[in-house]
Amino acid sequence: MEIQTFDSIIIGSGQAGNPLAFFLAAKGQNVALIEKGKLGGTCVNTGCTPTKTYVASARRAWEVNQASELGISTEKSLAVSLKKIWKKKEKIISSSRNGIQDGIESKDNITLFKGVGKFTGPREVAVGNHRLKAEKIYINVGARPRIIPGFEEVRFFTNESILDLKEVPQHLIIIGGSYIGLEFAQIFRRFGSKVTVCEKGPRIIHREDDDHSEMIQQILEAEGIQFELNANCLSGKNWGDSQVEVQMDCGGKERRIRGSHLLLATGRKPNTESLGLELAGVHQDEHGFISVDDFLKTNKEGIHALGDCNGKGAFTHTAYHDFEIIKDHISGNKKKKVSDRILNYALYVDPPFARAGINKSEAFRSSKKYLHAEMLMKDINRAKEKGETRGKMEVLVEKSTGLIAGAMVCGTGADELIGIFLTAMYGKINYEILMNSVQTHPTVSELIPTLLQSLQPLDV
Ligand SMILES: Cc1cc2nc3c(=O)[nH]c(=O)nc-3n(C[C@H](O)[C@H](O)[C@H](O)COP(=O)(O)OP(=O)(O)OC[C@H]3O[C@@H](n4cnc5c(N)ncnc54)[C@H](O)[C@@H]3O)c2cc1C
Ligand SMILES: NC(=O)c1ccc[n+]([C@@H]2O[C@H](COP(=O)([O-])OP(=O)(O)OC[C@H]3O[C@@H](n4cnc5c(N)ncnc54)[C@H](O)[C@@H]3O)[C@@H](O)[C@H]2O)c1
Repeated sequence: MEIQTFDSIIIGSGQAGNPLAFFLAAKGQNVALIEKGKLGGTCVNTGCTPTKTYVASARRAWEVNQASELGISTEKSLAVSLKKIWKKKEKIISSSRNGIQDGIESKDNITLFKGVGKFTGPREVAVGNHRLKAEKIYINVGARPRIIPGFEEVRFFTNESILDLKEVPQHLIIIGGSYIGLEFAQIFRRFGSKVTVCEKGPRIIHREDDDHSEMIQQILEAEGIQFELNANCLSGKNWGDSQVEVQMDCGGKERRIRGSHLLLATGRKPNTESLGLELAGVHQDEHGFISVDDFLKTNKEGIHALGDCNGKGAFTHTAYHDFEIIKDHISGNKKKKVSDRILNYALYVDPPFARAGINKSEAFRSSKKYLHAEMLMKDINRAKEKGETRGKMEVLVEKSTGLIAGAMVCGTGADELIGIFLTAMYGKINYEILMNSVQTHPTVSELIPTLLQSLQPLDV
């Protein structure tokens, strides 16, 4: 088999791989892009875009249900067509995929190989019958759902397959009370399903502060979502043609619940086992994440790993930033690095929960001293006017420097509002600058200065 030589090989058309392919091609490189599934990876096909499209439909259903609170009544009862929602989602994601496909086709110097890429040596990758060689190889293989043992024989869905349902489940059982589980829980509850979330830990979203776990659980319970906590799900079995049963260990007591559909939202695994990394001599950690330095270099010269598969981030914005780091390096600036990133993300339940930097638990564990302030959404006029008074806004300031160390916002517009704190954090500005700013009325953000005026030492 003849070896085809490229300047660069990219394995995986994800959130880092695609922009990198276009950047390298624009620099005049001859690029091989390998993709085993759909162009665009998780975010476009089975992650952010489709879920947030569903979140929007679920929100509209909720608004219709709540309309009377704002003095609006509707004659007809609510009808949800998952078929139509699915079609809308397909339209949006296929347009993104087509954009990538068109971009690739318009470049003579990007060759797309459809299939599974596998290293055959430090500079060589096989895909189907092709053997490719390059001095630079970029791995952007992402992650996939982690399937817990005991569920091999039962009909289950993952974040990928559940997005193909055309009928709303009658009773959806979700294993995993974290980001994926909770977003789907609210989506399907608002579409009309009965929803039970089973979480083996004592609280949901265990990476967040206790009070945030509790607050979001209460918000979701108020919409009718049921929670089974301390529920270690051990196995599942099919119950006839239309039911599934989950067996749980709840603090030593066995419990079984039955539903019509089962979603496993039990974490993600990097797609690294079948990459042949051992043939390239590339090191991984004990969880299968590819080990990289601050500039995304693996232990092998010329091989970099970007996105979810390097374990340095698990978000689209972190994968894209990985691309920015490589771009910065190739362009000769060599300034951008992973450790410059400030942790930030949003959990897209409604109201959303967004976070930047450290939370209270981390502040307590730190040797530094922090100031803290919080304000409830029910005390903010704009939230009252909107009829969306659930949630709160919190901020942490490092006492010795006056720099904002963290912010957590749960409430209307939190996913956008967090950007104000994040910008102040990246700008390393003293909190007083933000405290003395005049924000637009009437907004939730206009209360950020007032929030900062109420800073107090964080009590242990
Ligand atoms: C349900 C869900 C919702 C999410 N929501 C959000 C959100 O709201 N905001 C956010 O920031 N993040 C969200 N994420 C996370 C986000 O989707 C990922 O962090 C992001 O897609 C990671 O991008 P990536 O480039 O690392 O990999 P991916 O986008 O996963 O792309 C990797 C690509 O590599 C391909 N591949 C794998 N192995 C091989 C191989 N051997 N050969 C060839 N190709 C291969 C895969 O098929 C895939 O196309 C969500 C994830 C899920 C599952
Ligand atoms: N809005 C966003 O940015 C967003 C949304 C969804 C997903 N994501 C990404 O996807 C990643 C994965 O999310 P996730 O929610 O699947 O994983 P996760 O690792 O955050 O949570 C998995 C949950 O499943 C529970 N669990 C595991 N085994 C169990 C068992 N046997 N019985 C009961 N519970 C069990 C765990 O205790 C944990 O709470 C996130 O880290 C995030 O990066 C991001």
